[in-house]
Amino acid sequence: MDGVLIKARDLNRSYRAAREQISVLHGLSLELRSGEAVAVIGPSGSGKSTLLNLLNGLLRPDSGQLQVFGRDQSELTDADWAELRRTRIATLFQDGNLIPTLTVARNIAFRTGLAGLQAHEGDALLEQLDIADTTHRYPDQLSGGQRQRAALACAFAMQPRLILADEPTGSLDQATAKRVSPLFFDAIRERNVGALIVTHNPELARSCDRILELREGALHPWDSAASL
Ligand SMILES: Nc1ncnc2c1ncn2[C@@H]1O[C@H](COP(=O)(O)OP(=O)(O)OP(=O)(O)O)[C@@H](O)[C@H]1O
Repeated sequence: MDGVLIKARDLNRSYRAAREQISVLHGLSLELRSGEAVAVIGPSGSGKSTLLNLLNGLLRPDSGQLQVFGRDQSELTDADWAELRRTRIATLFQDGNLIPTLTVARNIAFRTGLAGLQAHEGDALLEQLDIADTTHRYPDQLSGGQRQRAALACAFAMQPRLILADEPTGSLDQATAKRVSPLFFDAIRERNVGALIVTHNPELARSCDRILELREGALHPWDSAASL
């Protein structure tokens, strides 16, 4: 598989609304490797969430080729995709996707258990993320920023091979985002995880190996000389 986690060629995806067909992605190509963090920027409505959901199997492309972990999406059943989301692909949505009826500690245990892991190695990460003293609390007893950091800890606890993140620092103030970003990238690089990160945060985007802009339905290399 030579470290290629995602290979997409000429992907197309549209939505059917009442009487119209909305073409969102057309001719989109992407390659993402292990240990690589790629930022995706693009205006509201350009299709960033649609792209993330194609890559985690919650949506299917209309046409084009998509391989994840060397397997062609056309051969993956819904059960195969569910298994990938349980064990290999962590998606971090803006709202944190924690289970509201479980404490932070139980959320983490649940994710590790789902992934079939015995013990989690998340304690150090919880310390580093400065939320070790919140693990007995429920998500609605946390601030937005704490919730987002807990969701990060959960995502890493399942030891994914691929992280798909939608604004992972969106709820953090500037100082906390500055402190959390390096932890995020250290964890990605130490564990050889591939990450696709949708973000409007210029600092986070610049910390990635590459920046791609989603424009007119496809991904384009961002001109590094241009300001974000
Ligand atoms: N289920 C749906 N039915 C019809 N149109 C949809 C649906 N989901 C998304 N769209 C449309 O597809 C386009 C892309 O939406 P998407 O959510 O992928 O964009 P985005 O770049 O993630 O936006 P934002 O930055 O605002 O979250 C938008 O025009 C949106 O209105």
